[in-house]
Amino acid sequence: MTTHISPESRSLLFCSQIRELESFGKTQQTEYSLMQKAGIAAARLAAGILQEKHLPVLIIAGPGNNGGDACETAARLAMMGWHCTLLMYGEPGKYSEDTKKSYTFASELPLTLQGYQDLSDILSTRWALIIDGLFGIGLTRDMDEHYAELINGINKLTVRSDTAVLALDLPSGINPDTGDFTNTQMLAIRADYTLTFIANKPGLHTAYGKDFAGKVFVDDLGIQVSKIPESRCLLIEVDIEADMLALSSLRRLPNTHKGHYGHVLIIGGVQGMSGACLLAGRSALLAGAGKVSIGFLDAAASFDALHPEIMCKNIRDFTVTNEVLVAGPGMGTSHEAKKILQDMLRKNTPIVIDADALNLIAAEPELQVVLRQKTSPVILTPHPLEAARLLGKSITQIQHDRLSAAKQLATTFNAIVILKGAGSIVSNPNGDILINTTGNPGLSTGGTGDVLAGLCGALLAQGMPTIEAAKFATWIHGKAADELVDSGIGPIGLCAGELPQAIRNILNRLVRQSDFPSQRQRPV
Ligand SMILES: NC(=O)C1=CN([C@@H]2O[C@H](COP(=O)(O)OP(=O)(O)OC[C@H]3O[C@@H](n4cnc5c(N)ncnc54)[C@H](OP(=O)(O)O)[C@@H]3O)[C@@H](O)[C@H]2O)[C@@H](O)CC1
Ligand SMILES: Nc1ncnc2c1ncn2[C@@H]1O[C@H](COP(=O)(O)OP(=O)(O)O)[C@@H](O)[C@H]1O
Ligand SMILES: [K+]
Repeated sequence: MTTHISPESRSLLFCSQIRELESFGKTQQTEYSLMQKAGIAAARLAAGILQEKHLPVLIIAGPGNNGGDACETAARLAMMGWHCTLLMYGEPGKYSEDTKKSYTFASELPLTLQGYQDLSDILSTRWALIIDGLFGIGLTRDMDEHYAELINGINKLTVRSDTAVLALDLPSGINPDTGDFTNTQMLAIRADYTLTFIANKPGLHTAYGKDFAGKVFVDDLGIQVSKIPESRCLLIEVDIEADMLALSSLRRLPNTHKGHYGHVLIIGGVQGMSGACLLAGRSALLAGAGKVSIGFLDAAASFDALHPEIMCKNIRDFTVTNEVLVAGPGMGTSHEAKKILQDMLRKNTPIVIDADALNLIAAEPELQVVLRQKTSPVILTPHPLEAARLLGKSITQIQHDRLSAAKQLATTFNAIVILKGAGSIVSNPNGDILINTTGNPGLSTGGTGDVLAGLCGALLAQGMPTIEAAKFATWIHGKAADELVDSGIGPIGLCAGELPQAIRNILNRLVRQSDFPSQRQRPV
């Protein structure tokens, strides 16, 4: 589901930073405690989701302060006239002071209190809304069978009914920093909405977190903005005003020619894999590159029947000068491929490295040395398996902490990295992180990565700075898939070859919307 975020909540904070803010917030004297503010905000959102009154709402309260948020939410909803059942999984005797207060407040109001012994009744009731206040950022270890039974029961109940689920702070079981499960049991409550407190969190936007959080809302609980630590982790949203400078590289002045928009050379396409190069080439062409060539490793297609504009040759017949290279689509991992890649890495031109070129680099320390020494722009576009090979890890290790993996790749290879997959991560070698907000599972089909690589090449060729090219390419690629799905093309059956036209529409719209002076001068 799409994430709805305000510009301020693009900043993503890690758990340690949230804890600092929480401690600071507690020292601020305000009419309401943080927990009360969380409960008020959650009750308002719940009422907005439900709209009709008098529907049964289940609120689950866990043993910690997330449970306190739940008690406070239940109390506020009960005061507003909702039929609330508060399912208690914590022991009030062990509660924090704030949670005790919220629990006492709730227990004095007309709502039904139940415990884990009532689970079978709970699971046979039809709820309009379930509010998950089981665990928040304090869950760090595996759960015992009571919790497992509850989470599995709730997920089974909601998957086959129209019950909505609102998670407080986090879907219980999801790691706020990484988006992986907090537990080896892979247990988490699947939510349709998450109201997260104090600040937005990376784990809600990538990996399993993206599946389990649903639509994300952020409430800062009124903690003074000046105290919010500067975040080195942001969500990618394209904002015409803020991105004006980067988008200005796409501007087309009247007195220009194709040479101003760069030449992209795609390198790959061994026998049986030439489609990958065609997809990358078509993507580069429709994304605005002045010229596009494909250098095939095996016998070259004489031309691309769909886009005869693309020049097709054998790679050995090319003299590379100042082209932007996109190496890897359908390249294979032969000795010949390695030699060509080594040659290309030595050129002082920008390069996008994808697919088999990444696999070759993973397998050949010599290529790694050449890559690290490059001074011209480099974008690496690994999917999790390619990232795993590059770092000598397993896919599970990569997906366990996608942000750290992207950062490690960027520092190790001194390159901009796009770690692909749901919630793609873009990192630079300084460890700054961007998480993409666009894209959908319609992209889980062969060839979409080739289209991304071609798009990166085209943006570099048009003069966009490397990090901006990686950011815009990732966002636009996902946005193109989202727009295709909105128009009924996908998610089922969306084809990689359909993306370039949607990408072209978006690029032209962005350029129009940013209303550059050169365009204002033109007669309409
Ligand atoms: N403080 C405030 O003012 C504010 C706090 N806020 C809210 O508080 C949340 C953080 O609260 P939290 O630190 O209490 O953590 P939480 O996620 O509720 O869980 C920890 C509890 O679970 C227990 N536990 C852990 N693992 C377990 C397991 N496997 N199986 C069983 N038990 C397990 C653990 O027990 P222990 O490890 O101590 O034995 C502890 O009791 C945060 O996400 C936000 O929602 C906001 O309202 C802002 C204001
Ligand atoms: N479930 C998903 N949600 C969002 N994006 C996805 C999803 N599945 C795949 N993608 C995107 O699709 C592209 C797939 O690239 P890749 O795995 O290299 O495919 P191929 O090698 O077939 O071209 C990446 O940009 C990735 O981020
Ligand atoms: K929760």
